[in-house]
Amino acid sequence: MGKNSEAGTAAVRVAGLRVVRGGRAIISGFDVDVPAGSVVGLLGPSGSGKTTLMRAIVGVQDKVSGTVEVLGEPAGSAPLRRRVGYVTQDASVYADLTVAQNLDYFATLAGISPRRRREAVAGAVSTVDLGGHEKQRVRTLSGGERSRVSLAAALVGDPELLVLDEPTVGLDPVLRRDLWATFRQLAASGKSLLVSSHVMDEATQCDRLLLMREGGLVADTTPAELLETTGAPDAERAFLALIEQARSDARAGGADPAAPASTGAAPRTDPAPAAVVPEEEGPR
Ligand SMILES: Nc1ncnc2c1ncn2[C@@H]1O[C@H](COP(=O)(O)OP(=O)(O)OP(=O)(O)O)[C@@H](O)[C@H]1O
Repeated sequence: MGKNSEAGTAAVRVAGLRVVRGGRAIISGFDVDVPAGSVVGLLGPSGSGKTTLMRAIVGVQDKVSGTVEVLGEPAGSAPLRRRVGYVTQDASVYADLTVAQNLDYFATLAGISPRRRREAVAGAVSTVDLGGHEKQRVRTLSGGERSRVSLAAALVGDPELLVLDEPTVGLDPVLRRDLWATFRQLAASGKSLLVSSHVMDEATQCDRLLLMREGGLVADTTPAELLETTGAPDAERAFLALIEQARSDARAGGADPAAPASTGAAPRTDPAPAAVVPEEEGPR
């Protein structure tokens, strides 16, 4: 089993990805690499396919074809269960259990030995800054606290890849800043993070940015490149400029909405890995 935690290698390789939902191709001809040991931001208008891409990467999406390789293994395969943490937009913890009980449960699922579990739970609580809430039932927590319990549940197994779907929604600016500092620390310790967001100032904290529109990749770039190539004064206006450009390219005809724009976009040059995720009818 290949472990791809060194910087410079790909934590995720996606090639020729196509995903059908509700009888419609939501993602079509999508190619991208997520480098290991970095924070990659996944940005795009509502409905552009960010969650669908993340679901394909963690292996819970059906009707997926093409190649999705995660940490050297086919997406969703058994060896990845403990190596990938996924936080959805919906609360994924048990409301009638306390914070500590939830985390203990997720630590057990992650295969952490009873001897190490207490330490793992304490570490996750501290990472998301929920000290003092350990014995509180999740149903009595605030919305922001609840979403941090979900994040802690994903962290408690110490996964190599974290896939986080809009983890900062509903958090105040101080918590958002602290959470992004945590993401940076996790990447510095060798973890790979794919984080979707609507908040453009968060984009500047990423090592790389993937901009999606209508199920295609508009740009695979860095925050600095994004500003430089668009000439925009901030990430929000740069993003809008790229989306507008992609729209007018599509209107002009002939443009493949799934093809990255030349502005800061890095086309893939490496050969596609061999693992192929077959189309499936049910969630894995
Ligand atoms: N089960 C489904 N059946 C049919 N269409 C679906 C289904 N799930 C998602 N879609 C459609 O797929 C598209 C992409 O949805 P997705 O949730 O991936 O977008 P997103 O970029 O994550 O959006 P948001 O930022 O609003 O969360 C949307 O047009 C959505 O309506």
